[in-house]
Amino acid sequence: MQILLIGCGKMGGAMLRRWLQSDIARFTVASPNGGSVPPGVEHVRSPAELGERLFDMVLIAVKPQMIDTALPPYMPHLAPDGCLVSIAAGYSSARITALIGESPVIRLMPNLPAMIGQGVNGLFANATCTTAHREAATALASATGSAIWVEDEDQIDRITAVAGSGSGYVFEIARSYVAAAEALGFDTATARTLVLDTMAGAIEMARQSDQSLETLRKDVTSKNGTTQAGLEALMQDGQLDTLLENTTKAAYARAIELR
Ligand SMILES: NC(=O)C1=CN([C@@H]2O[C@H](COP(=O)(O)OP(=O)(O)OC[C@H]3O[C@@H](n4cnc5c(N)ncnc54)[C@H](OP(=O)(O)O)[C@@H]3O)[C@@H](O)[C@H]2O)C=CC1
Ligand SMILES: O=C(O)[C@@H]1CCC=N1
Repeated sequence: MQILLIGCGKMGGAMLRRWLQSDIARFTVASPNGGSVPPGVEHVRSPAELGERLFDMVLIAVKPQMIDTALPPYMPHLAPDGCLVSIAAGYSSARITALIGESPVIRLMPNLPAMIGQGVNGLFANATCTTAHREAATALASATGSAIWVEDEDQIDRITAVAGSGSGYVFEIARSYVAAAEALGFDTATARTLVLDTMAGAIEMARQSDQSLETLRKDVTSKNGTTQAGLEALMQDGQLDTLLENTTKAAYARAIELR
């Protein structure tokens, strides 16, 4: 399979690096500067450099605000039986077909841990997509992590709010937690190790467990012990629940604005 990747920044580049570890497809990157195109990958700066070449898939990985200008010039290079895949937040499949004409469109919402094969991918295909298009997209997504197909496109914007943006929330929560460890007197490197190893261990334990998260939390919490004291501060007045609910709702609202 030949794939034209338009845009190779933080997200497109992370996925490409993962894909290059297998023989999943051959890639050509199209972008104006090409600063982060991995060595050995063909790079073009304009459609003219592609001549008459056709690709089985065109994968658009630019900011949603750039799609209107970046995508149409490359569409003549999509093979007649190929499909367009977009990883952009919000920008709907209907808006894409309004821009490029009726064609098979898949929205794939990844997240940054795709870089290490631990991404989460939401997938939606419009009615024009074939089984072969869906299978190709599943293979690409699965090479970077998990793949969850949805039949209602709105679910992609909800997945964006939870998982697509979610690694950003996790990094910020970890940053704040590290700062709290530093405030208890640890140097930055030790605080980072303590926090990230604690988070990774707890999350991996939860993944391997069939217990509820609440049960696991209770397993750590001795009556009148240290965890209870800490959790009373963390959970006071339901502020943590409110904060995280507001966080995901704000991201979902922004995805709707970007449709
Ligand atoms: N970052 C993330 O965690 C996630 C991002 N996404 C989505 O991925 C998309 C890309 O985001 P991200 O990687 O963070 O953004 P970046 O800014 O890191 O990358 C954008 C890329 O677009 C390229 N580009 C800009 N203009 C054009 C153009 N006219 N033609 C071709 N390429 C162009 C840039 O090329 P050059 O480098 O040559 O200037 C760059 O490679 C967005 O739509 C976002 O919603 C989805 C999930 C997670
Ligand atoms: O912040 C954004 O809009 C993109 C989409 C999900 C993660 N980054």
